[in-house]
Amino acid sequence: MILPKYEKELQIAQLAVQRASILTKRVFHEKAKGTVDKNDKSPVTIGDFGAQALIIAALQHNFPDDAIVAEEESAKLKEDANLRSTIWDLVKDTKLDDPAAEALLGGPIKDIDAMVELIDRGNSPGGSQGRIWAIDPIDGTKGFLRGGQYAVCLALMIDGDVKVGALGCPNLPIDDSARLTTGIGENQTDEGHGVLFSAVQGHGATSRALATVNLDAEAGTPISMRAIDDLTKANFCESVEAGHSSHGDQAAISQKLGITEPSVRMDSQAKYGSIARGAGDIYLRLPVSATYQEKIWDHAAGDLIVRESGGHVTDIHGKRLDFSIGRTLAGNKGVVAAPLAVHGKVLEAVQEVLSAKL
Ligand SMILES: Nc1ncnc2c1ncn2[C@@H]1O[C@H](COP(=O)(O)O)[C@@H](OP(=O)(O)O)[C@H]1O
Ligand SMILES: [Mg+2]
Ligand SMILES: [Mg+2]
Ligand SMILES: [Mg+2]
Repeated sequence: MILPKYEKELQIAQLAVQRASILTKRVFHEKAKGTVDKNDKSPVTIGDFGAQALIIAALQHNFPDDAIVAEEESAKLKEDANLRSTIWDLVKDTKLDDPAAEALLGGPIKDIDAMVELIDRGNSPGGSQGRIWAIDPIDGTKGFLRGGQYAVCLALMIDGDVKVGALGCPNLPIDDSARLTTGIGENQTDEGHGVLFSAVQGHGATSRALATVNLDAEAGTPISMRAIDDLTKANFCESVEAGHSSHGDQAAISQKLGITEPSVRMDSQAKYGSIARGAGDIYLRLPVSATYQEKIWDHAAGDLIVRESGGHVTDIHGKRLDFSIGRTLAGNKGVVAAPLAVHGKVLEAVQEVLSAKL
C-alpha cells in the first residue's frame, strides 16, 4: 500500500514551526523572558503564548475544521493587559522573510483579541477520531529559560495515529553529524545552529536548517539512527530535570548495559531529534511520580520522527505510545526510544531496574 504523503500538511507544519521559532529566538536572546507561573507551578513565557498563537493561526487558515490540542491557554492573558500587549508586540512583528511562504500561513494575525482567541483554539480534548493537531509551542521551557535546548513541536494525528511531525530545535547544531549538545549560551550567536526535523508516516524523516525557508516540503536531508552493534558504546540522553525523569534509575540502567559514558542531559524533544539523526542512540524517560501522565504534545512529533528514522518507541512496559486517549498518554508510563535492533535489550534492562516499581 502506498501511504499518503500529506504534502500540504507537512509544508504548513514546517513553515508554521519556522515562523514560530523566529519569535522564540527573539525571546530566547532577551534577558527577561516574561515568565509567568502556571497553576501547576511550571513556567510559561511570553514566547510560549506567542508561538502558540502563530502556529494556531497558520493551522486555522489552512485547515479550519481540524481540532487542536495545544499546551497553553489564555486565562493569564485575559487578566493581565500588560502581558497581553507584550505578547502582541512580539506576535504582530513576526513573519517569514519569504512573502509567498508568509502568505501560505495566512499573513499576520488581525488584532490582539484575535490573538487571544487563537490561543484558546488549542483546547480540544483530543481523542481517537478525526484530524487533531498537537502543539507544544516551547517544549523544555526550563531549558529555554536556562539557555539550554528547547523545541517548537507540531504533529498531526488522524484517528489517534501520528501522521506528520515537525520539530524546530533552534539550539541544536544544523550539522547532523555533530555530537550531542546540551545547548548554546544566551549570549552566543545562532551561527551554525537551528535544525528542523520532520517526518511523514511511511516516508521517513529529514532534517534541514531551521532558518532557511523552502516551499518544497521534501527538500530536507534524510536522517537515520545509528546502527549500534555494541550496546556498551551507545550514547544515552535524558532530561536535565531530575523531576521529569529519574537520573538514578537511568544510571543504574546504563551500568547494567555496560555503558561507561555518562548520559547527555538535554531539555525537550531535541532528545528525540538527536537520536533520530544518530547524534545519540537511546532516550529514556523514567517516571518519577506514580501519578504523572505524560502530555501528548511532549511526544507526538518526536515519536514519529524516531520511528521513521529506524527507531522503536515504547513506554517502560513495552507498549507503543497511545495518542488516542485524550490530551495525555494516560495508557503509558515513561518512554524507551532506541534503534529497533537493540530496543528489546534496552527494555529488558529498564524493566530489571524498575522491577521494584512495576
Ligand atoms: N513530573 C513530570 N514528569 C515528566 N514530565 C514532566 C513532569 N512535569 C512536567 N513535565 C513535562 O516535561 C516537559 C519537558 O521535558 P524535558 O524534561 O524532556 O525537557 C515539560 O514540557 P514544557 O517545557 O513544554 O512544559 C512538561 O510537560
Ligand atoms: Mg509547560
Ligand atoms: Mg513540553
Ligand atoms: Mg511547552
